[in-house]
Amino acid sequence: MTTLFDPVKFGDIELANRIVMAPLTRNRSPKAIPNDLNAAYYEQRASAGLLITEGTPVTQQGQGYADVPGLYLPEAIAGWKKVTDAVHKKGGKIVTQIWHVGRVSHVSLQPNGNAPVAPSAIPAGGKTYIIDENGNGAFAETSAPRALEPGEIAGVVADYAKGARAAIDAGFDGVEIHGANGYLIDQFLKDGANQRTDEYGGSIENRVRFALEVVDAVAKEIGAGRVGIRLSPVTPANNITESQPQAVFNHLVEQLGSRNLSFIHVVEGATGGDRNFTQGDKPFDYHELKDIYRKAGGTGAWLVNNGYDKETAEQAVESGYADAVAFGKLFIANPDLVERFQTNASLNAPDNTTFYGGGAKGYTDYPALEAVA
Ligand SMILES: C=C(C(=O)O)c1ccccc1
Repeated sequence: MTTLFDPVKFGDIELANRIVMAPLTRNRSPKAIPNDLNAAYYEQRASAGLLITEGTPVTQQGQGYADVPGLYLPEAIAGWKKVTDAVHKKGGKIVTQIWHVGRVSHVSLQPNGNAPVAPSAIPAGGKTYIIDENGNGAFAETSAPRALEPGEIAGVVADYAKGARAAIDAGFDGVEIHGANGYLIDQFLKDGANQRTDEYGGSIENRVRFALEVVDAVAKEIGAGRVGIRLSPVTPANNITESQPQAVFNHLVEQLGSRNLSFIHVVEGATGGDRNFTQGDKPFDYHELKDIYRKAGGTGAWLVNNGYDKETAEQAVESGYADAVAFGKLFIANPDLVERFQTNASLNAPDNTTFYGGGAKGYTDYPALEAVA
């Protein structure tokens, strides 16, 4: 019987166990450059089967929050090298989540103070995190986006491929394409944000086109066996909505089935919230989604996330439904989560007042077991 502690292959990436660190934005990379503190944070968690870094914008246009690390400055690549070297020295495996926020941004973060871009000129609403004129972190309403011109889309697709190449140059074992949580790819997928009338909008086939073009460009650049994608069929994150999520995502994974990807990462329910949250006219069937992917020839690992604990994660893997499980908050507070699961040790509780921004407090100061012994 397969357990969480058995090795598993994510395409070309071999994991020592099936306990994955989920991507977690922490806003601790001023000027979008990864730093020594970031390296220490990921190194502490290197015993995970796989680390997926926080979202990493592929361009400044794709940046939506202050102090998140990017992949578009030479200094950032050097900074990420510190991270990947530190993790690899501990025998860990790490991929970065390549990201374009689309409409979830603010003009102060955009090149030349431009409007953010999106499939359609429909504001996200909600707030983002910026550095104000006094140099202080502050929350601000997201800025109204403009619709991408048809002639611009190929360039944005190419930006993801360039970001993936930069990730490999920085020493990552691969990338996760951020296709979830109401960001650009999710905005194209879902009818609440995509009301285009060209080949990227309207029908489900048209609305998945951008996601597939990004997947194909990234896979061509670095090899499909090093490419995963994160999806969140029914999340309400960033006010994203879809009237027929099952139909959209069944079609998407059916198309992904022939692309030999490393892994498919699925957020079940509302990201960081209610696992039973759903959109559309019926509860979302995640087992159906996986079955369609496999029937379409999909061999990528099936990675599940959102609200799992050790017991439910063990059930998901032992049943054969999931190949691995991603943990967010538990990895924030427990750098040695794998050992704690293996030894049934108690778990540190995460402090949500230090999730975003700041320094070592609530970031690299959570104690490991040996520190407590
Ligand atoms: C990258 C994020 C996501 O995927 O939701 C994110 C961004 C800001 C805060 C929390 C999470």
